[in-house]
Formats: sequence, structure tokens, C-alpha cells
Amino acid sequence: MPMTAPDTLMPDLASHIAGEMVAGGGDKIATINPANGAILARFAAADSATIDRAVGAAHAAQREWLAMPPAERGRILNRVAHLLRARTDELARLEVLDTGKPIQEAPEADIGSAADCFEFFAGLTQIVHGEHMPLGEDAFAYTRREPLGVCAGIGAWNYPIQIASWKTAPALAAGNAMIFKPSELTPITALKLAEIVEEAGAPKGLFNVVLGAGETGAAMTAHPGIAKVSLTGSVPTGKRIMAAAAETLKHVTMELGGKSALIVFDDADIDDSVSAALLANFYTQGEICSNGTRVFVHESVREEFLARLTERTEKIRIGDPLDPDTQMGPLISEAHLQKVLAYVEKGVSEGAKLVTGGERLTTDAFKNGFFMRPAIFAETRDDMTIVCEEIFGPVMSVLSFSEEEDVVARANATPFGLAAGLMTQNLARAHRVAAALQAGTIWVNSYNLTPIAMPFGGTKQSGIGRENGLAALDFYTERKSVYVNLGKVEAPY
Ligand SMILES: NC(=O)C1=CN([C@@H]2O[C@H](COP(=O)(O)OP(=O)(O)OC[C@H]3O[C@@H](n4cnc5c(N)ncnc54)[C@H](O)[C@@H]3O)[C@@H](O)[C@H]2O)C=CC1
Repeated sequence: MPMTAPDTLMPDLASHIAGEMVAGGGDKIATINPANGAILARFAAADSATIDRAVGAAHAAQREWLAMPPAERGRILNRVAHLLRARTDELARLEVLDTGKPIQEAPEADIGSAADCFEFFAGLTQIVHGEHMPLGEDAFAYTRREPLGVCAGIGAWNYPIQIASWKTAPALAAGNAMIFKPSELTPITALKLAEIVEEAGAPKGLFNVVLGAGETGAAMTAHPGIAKVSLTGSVPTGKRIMAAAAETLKHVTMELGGKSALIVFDDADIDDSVSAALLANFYTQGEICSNGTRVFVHESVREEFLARLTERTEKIRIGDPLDPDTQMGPLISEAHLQKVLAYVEKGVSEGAKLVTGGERLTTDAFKNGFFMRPAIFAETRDDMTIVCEEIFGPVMSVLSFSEEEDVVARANATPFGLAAGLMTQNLARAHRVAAALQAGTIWVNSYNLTPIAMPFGGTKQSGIGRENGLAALDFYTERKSVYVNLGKVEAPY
């Protein structure tokens, strides 16, 4: 049993392969609590020998898994959902320690979403089946929907167990095995998920977790025994993984970054619009890929909107993320905080008006953590850096507009296409604008809700493929066509 080092909260972590803790031979990495900078645990990155071992275990377990009746596989995935719910408090606390997100959020948005996902895909194991094609008297064809084999999942740090589940549940439901690498910044809860999947009755090795940073992810992407890579991460990492996956022609799913728009029309309910803008920018400290960070407000309601928005933003309670009253915790790391603060500076230097926030919190309660006040910029232009680039922190840009056609064109003028939102009471406008916006998800009179039944994913440079919904199964299966001839074989020779 590993010992807890005197300066860490937990014992050393290790990759989880076929039910065993496997210390990798790679770099030593520490995961820290962003609320106070303390080291939570250390681990060694998985090296290529460790990844080989995970791939071997996954192939063996996948054969066993596939031999089980689909209904039995569904029962096991349902047990995973049940165990996740039963352990919500413990898992939510770990997620908060590792990510800094407020404990107000984690039980539902993180652990609840993970459980919902296993439950949804548990119900689908029996419908992963093919089609029959009649071809006349003497022939027919049918398709089989077969799993890809061993899939790799690579995660970001903002929603660790949710990302692990959104990849693993559909992969397993379709008959695959999964090797998951959480972000090196947030490795803890994926390891808990591995224990839970085994406790639920899945064959050991069906779901493995390898720890490490980019090098480990790159070794997974290059591995010939892995059939698919599903990434949640930034656009530059997505491009690197896609290029590397081409060497072995792997399937890829890419859940990448965004710079989404939220459009507030003049007939929208103003308080609801402010609520949507807050949810679209400041939930999880603004560290959400689908955030609507370009808030376009109709010029006739802009002043009123901005006043109410500022008032509510200044009341957001920032503090210890484990305190149930806290509404915003620290950013994930010192480096990330510095990056976000640099964007705030850039906004000011390019002439945007900083209406509120944007500064680091340094008083006693905050001094070793990575806290900042949520920032709102007004008087922004479409060409400013803060309006063009993904910041991935609590920084909102408010822009104004007068014409629907013009605002839709401006909302679409970005290489990203993950999500968008619109606030209006006009039904025809809602559907017209939803159709015209170039994004994978559109929220009408809401923002950032991701029920598992609804497919989620990006267009343009925000991604390829979809997670969740029935759609996700397409990205974890292949169709095999079987042509059956009942007559004589006709040949011209
Ligand atoms: N579309 C979506 O569903 C979501 C997208 N994101 C995006 O993720 C980004 C923030 O997360 P980060 O962890 O900072 O992203 P990142 O791109 O730096 O890292 C993501 C993961 O990729 C791994 N990685 C890095 N280099 C790699 C390589 N060459 N080969 C294989 N793996 C590699 C990292 O270790 C990490 O596990 C933002 O851009 C955000 O928009 C975050 C959450 C959801």
C-alpha cells in the first residue's frame, strides 16, 4: 500500500490497469489543490511499457465483454450509474479538491451527469443492431454493428469525471474497451471511476486509466493496438492528435474549444437574459468549452442589461470551493490564471471598457490559491483579442447590435462552432436564428444545459463527431455489410 508523503494529502496515485495499480516509468507529476496550492497527490506518467500493458488488458477484456449478452452489459452499466450516485458526496468532494469548482456545482453537473450518462447508455446496449436489406429472390444483405475494439479517451481538466463518463459509457455500451487518460491536472476521479466500473461487474481491463501528460497521450495516439482516440481538449491539441492518428488511420472524436455567441434580442426577458449570460460565462469559473463569451445585446436594451448584469456579477460569492455558500472557486492553476489575467490586460490595452472585476484576489483567504474576480468588458469590438480568442476563464465581452441578419453574420464570423444561444420571445425568430447559427448546439432561452439524450459536439474547428444521445453510438461502432447469395454464382468466365 503506498504511503502518504508528509507534504501531500493523499497517497501516490498510479495508473489503473486490469484492477491493479501500476506505477508508470515516466515523469513524476503532482496534482495540486487550486484553492490553496497544496499538493494533493503525486504520480508517475505512464510510459510506453505501461500503455502496452493497458492495451493488452483491454483487448482481453473486450473479448469477454463482447461475449456477454447485451442485456447483461446493460445491467452492469446501470450498476455503474447506481454506484456513482451512491458515492456522490465523496466523488464531488474529490472533484472540488482537484478542480477548484464550487461544491454547489459538482454533485449534479459532474457526478450527476456522469451517472445520467451511464444510465442512458445502459439502456441502449440492446439496440446496437444492424439492418436487413432484401435484394430480390436470390439474395439479401444485412449489416452488423460492431465495436471498434480498444478506444482511447483523453480528457481536459474542467469536468474530469464527466468527460471520462461521456466517452466511456457509449464506448462500453457499444462493446468496446476504453483506456482513458485524464488531464495531468485532475487525475483523481477517473481512477475512482475505474474502481466503480469493476465493482459493478465489468471484466477487469475493460476500463483502464493511464496517468500522464501530453507525452502519454501522444503514445496512446500512436499505438497500433488502439482503434480510436476521443479527445476533449484545446484546438491545437486536437490538430496534433488528428495528424498523429493519421499514421495508423484511427477514428477520432474531437471535442475542442469555442468562442460561442449569446444573442439577446430586444423582446427578450431581461432578467432571464442576464441569468443566461451569467450561466454562459461564470459557471465553473468560466472554464467551460461551450461558454457564450461574446454576448451580443440589442442596442435598445444594452444599458439596462449591462446595469443588471454588473450588479449580479458583483454579488457572486468567491471563496473556498468546499464551502456550500461559495459560487465561484479558483482557476485551475497559476499558469492558467496568469493567462486569463493577461487577456484582461490585453482587453484594456486594446480599448475595451472593463466594467467590473478582472483582478486577482490576494487577501489572506485567497493568497495561495488562483482566484480572480469575474470580469465584464463593454465597448468591445469584434476584432479585439478578447472577443476573438478562447480565454477559458471568467471574462465576458458584451457587444451591441441592431439588426438580426447582421448579428447572425457576426456570431458566425469565427473559426469555432461549438455552441450558441439566443434569447427572444419571438418563436419564428428563435427557429430562424437557430437554423442560421453555425454551431453544434443552440440554446433557446437558456444556456449550457447538456442533458445526455441530446447530442453534443462542435462544427468548424470546435470538433468532429458527437458525444451523448443516440448519435454517440455511431462514433463507437462500424457497420459490417454481409451479402448473402442464395442462388447460383454467375461469372462471365
Ligand atoms: N468541446 C468540449 O466538449 C470541451 C472542450 N474543452 C477544451 O479543452 C481546453 C482546455 O483543456 P486543456 O486540458 O487545457 O486542453 P489541452 O488541449 O491542453 O489538453 C487536453 C488533454 O490532451 C492531452 N494532450 C496534450 N498534448 C497532447 C498530445 N500531443 N497528444 C495527446 N494528448 C495530448 C493533455 O494531457 C490533456 O489530457 C479548452 O480549449 C476547452 O475549450 C474542454 C471541455 C469540454
